Amino acid sequence: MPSSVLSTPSGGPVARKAADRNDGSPLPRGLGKLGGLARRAAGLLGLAVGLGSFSAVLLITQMGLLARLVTDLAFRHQPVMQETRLICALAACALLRALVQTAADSASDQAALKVTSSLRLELLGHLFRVGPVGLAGQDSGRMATALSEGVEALRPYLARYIPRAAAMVVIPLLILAVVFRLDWISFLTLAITGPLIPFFMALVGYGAQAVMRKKWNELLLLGSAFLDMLQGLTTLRLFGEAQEGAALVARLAERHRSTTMEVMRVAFLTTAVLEFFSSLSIAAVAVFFGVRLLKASVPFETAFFVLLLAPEYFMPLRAFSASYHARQNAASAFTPLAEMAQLPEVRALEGPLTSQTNTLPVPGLEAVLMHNVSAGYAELVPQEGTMLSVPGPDVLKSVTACFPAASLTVVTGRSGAGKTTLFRLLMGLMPPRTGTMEGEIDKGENNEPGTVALSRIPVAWVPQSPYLMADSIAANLRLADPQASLAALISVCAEAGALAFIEALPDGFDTVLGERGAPLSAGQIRRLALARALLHAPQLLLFDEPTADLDAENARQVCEAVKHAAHAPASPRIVIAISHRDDILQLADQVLQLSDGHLRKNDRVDKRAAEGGKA
Ligand SMILES: Nc1ncnc2c1ncn2[C@@H]1O[C@H](COP(=O)(O)OP(=O)(O)OP(=O)(O)O)[C@@H](O)[C@H]1O
Repeated sequence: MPSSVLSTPSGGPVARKAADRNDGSPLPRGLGKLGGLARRAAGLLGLAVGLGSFSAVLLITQMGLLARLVTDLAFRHQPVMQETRLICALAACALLRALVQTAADSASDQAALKVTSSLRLELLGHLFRVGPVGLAGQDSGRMATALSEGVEALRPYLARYIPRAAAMVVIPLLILAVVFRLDWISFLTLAITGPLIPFFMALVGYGAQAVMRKKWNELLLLGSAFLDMLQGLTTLRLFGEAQEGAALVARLAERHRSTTMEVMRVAFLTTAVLEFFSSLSIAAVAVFFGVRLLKASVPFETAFFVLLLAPEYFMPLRAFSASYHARQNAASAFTPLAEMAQLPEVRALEGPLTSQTNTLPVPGLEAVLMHNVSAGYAELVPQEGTMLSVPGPDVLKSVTACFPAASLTVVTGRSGAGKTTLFRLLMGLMPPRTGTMEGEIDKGENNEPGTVALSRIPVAWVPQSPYLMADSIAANLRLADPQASLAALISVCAEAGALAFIEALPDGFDTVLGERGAPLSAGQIRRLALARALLHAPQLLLFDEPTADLDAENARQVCEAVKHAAHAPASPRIVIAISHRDDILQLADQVLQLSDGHLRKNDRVDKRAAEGGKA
């Protein structure tokens, strides 16, 4: 069974926010196309484009005023004092344009922030609904890189590329309209050379997309290999493969570096193409004017105004080109995010899923009953070029069982028999395909026994390798109940047999643990995990191989804690443990054997346990 957190509310603040925000409503089927993201902040992006267009009008006015001022001063020999109004208008125009442009940039930045943060929350919420069962086969390193760097890569696309793509159309058209009224030769020069730039850029950009995709794939591979190496460091060291692991990460990093350089080369090439054509075009406009000015066939003010506008005509194209690689980067980063959004939710595939969020005890709970329960997993099968998710074979077949309160049930079975699947059903992490699971309650002397939904029963799980955060012992315990007092912590630790070793530590409950619970021993970690589970006040308590890998003394203490958890007079619980070890089997009130998908009473083991002197 994979290690995991308890089925108590946990995860970081962002994860919790994602879970809260997502009240079960699924993402719109997939994420759609990259361009569709802009619709999520259409208002702000529309404002940015509107302000950008207004800024273009101001720019043209500013250039017109400048041309008039220079002509007045240089050719009409007007005194500067007479030009005060023109100078003030010019300054006001420049100032207003700066303000408008800043507001446009700020609106597009906010739009990008809004889209990326909502997208990240939605994807996290979606992963919550896919759940541990659906995520079991996923590459966590790849997902972490996609969610962090991938989402971040969308920001320049939204904040810069989209407004600049709009500006690339609006500003040149406005300038062309003005130039058309002033000088048709310049109009033709600009109108012919302008479209050449996007055309050549598209040619260069076609190859760039492939390089960009390669860069992203390499980054995802690097993130995944790095996380794998960190997680498997002990194994790698034991097999003397740590150096090889480090060398692999170094090789992947080098490959990523060289592809990034390739991307840079393409970016420089794009800029060079742009600069070449825009310079050529501006030079052509200047030469045509020069010739006509010599012949005095065109007024200076007109020539100067058009010459001032010519570089501005190409400026949006330049800005667009600079942000074009942001679009390609975003397109590549978007692919793994879209794949993540397509991960099927367990609920969507298999039917309604119970949610284990209840912490209030169910009065009079007598047992948990399973009746004709079948369960299995989805399988991916190739169909028409895509992978289709279909229900796989049943892992559990018509399982009927009773798990009574104030007793310990031990489930045995060979590896792959479906023991973890049984626990996942009991924890509400996956729904049964058929059958019912419910709690049986005693309604008092005069009433018939009633039933209660399984989701109403507070449940906790102590996995084989419990997850502990790099934080204090108290903080780790309070994962199960953030409001728990110190007295409550002491009480559950005493019940779990963890109090003695915690109090022996110099900082007691404030002792800060390292990742995976260092410096505690495996037995101490398991007792701490049991204490945390007890703090959740569970009526259904699940143990996965509680004494596996423990020495005799630690195993004895854990057995004591398991026995106490089942038979504590104050709070009798339904305790179920997966185990093959004699120490736990001897404590069992009933032993169930799982084989071929069926759960049967194992009287042979029961008898042996009884002979072994069940406590
Ligand atoms: N997330 C999953 N997706 C698809 N199949 C799964 C998944 N988890 C388990 N299975 C399959 O279900 C079957 C039962 O697995 P399960 O983990 O429940 O067995 P188990 O008895 O707990 O094994 P072990 O003792 O080795 O942990 C196996 O064939 C396994 O391959």
